[in-house]
Amino acid sequence: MSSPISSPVRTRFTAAPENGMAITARGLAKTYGSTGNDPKEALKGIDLDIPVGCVFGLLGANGAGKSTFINIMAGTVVKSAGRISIWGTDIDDHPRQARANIGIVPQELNVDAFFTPRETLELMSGLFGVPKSERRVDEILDMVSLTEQADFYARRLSGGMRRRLLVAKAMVHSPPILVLDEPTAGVDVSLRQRLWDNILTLRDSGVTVVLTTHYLEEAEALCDHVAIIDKGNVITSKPKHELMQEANVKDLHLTLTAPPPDPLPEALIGLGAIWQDGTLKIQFNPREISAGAIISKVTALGLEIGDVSTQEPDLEDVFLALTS
Ligand SMILES: Nc1ncnc2c1ncn2[C@@H]1O[C@H](COP(=O)(O)OP(=O)(O)OP(=O)(O)O)[C@@H](O)[C@H]1O
Repeated sequence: MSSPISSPVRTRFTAAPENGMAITARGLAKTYGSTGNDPKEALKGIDLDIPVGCVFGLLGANGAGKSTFINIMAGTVVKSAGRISIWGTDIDDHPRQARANIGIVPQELNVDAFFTPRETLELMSGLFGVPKSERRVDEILDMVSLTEQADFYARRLSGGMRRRLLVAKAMVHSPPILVLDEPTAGVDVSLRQRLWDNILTLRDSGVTVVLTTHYLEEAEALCDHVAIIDKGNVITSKPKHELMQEANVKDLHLTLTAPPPDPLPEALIGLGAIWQDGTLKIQFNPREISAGAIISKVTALGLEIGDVSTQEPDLEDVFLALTS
């Protein structure tokens, strides 16, 4: 459970920062074990701007530095250099207010088994100093679809319900920013969909949602803006649609009326074609060659095309292209 906040901090949304950024990091660095023999640079002086009101995906392979970034904001890891401002409050200047501006949902399902969701939220509200008249326990339970289970002991809740309870706990003090660390790790497909719906509802109610995820499909479905962290550096941070447009890779699938020669003619190998599952598959960069030009080359070899389909790149293609 989070540590109590002994004197009041603002617990209502204050106006969004003038620069339109919910979180701003400049030159943020963290080196673990800097005094030992084997220091580990987890964050190498990153700059990152997280716009107000979006679902922001922080993507990266294991060990990229995502949790370090979150833990610096949570106050559980001390940065080595740089600055970070949360909803306009610098964490060095006003650490308690900066932390009150954010709700962090951890990865582990650590709920208090002997409290009901309602009791848990009342308790958390008290710890954050939210006056009784301003508490939003029922509203939050409803937002995370736990109204029916409000008075169940938490030990009776399923994994997905526990995760939603953690989201609710992080919201009791009405932070304008919610950070979710791997929100759907280990949950089944139908629960994942419900959690995604909850996240979008939160975004639509004005909360800025930052999430880390390993599931590129999840980032593709949910995020308005995506940053990719690799080995402690931010290698890109863009609105998702811009990132996808820059991917410069498309797949062309051609069904042929008869199999091509085996091995494939040099002209097809030169195009990067492979024959797989009865389909000629060619990945190409639309800025370098058009699908029409590829089709002309294939028919010039005397191959007859029965069907044609093209596929846009997905986030996985983009991620692999940028991090490999
Ligand atoms: N307390 C620590 N002491 C030493 N090294 C650490 C510590 N915590 C993290 N690291 C190292 O820092 C790097 C970044 O770790 P971090 O946990 O931030 O990555 P991550 O992107 O969150 O990975 P994951 O997706 O696995 O959670 C890794 O190489 C990790 O081994």
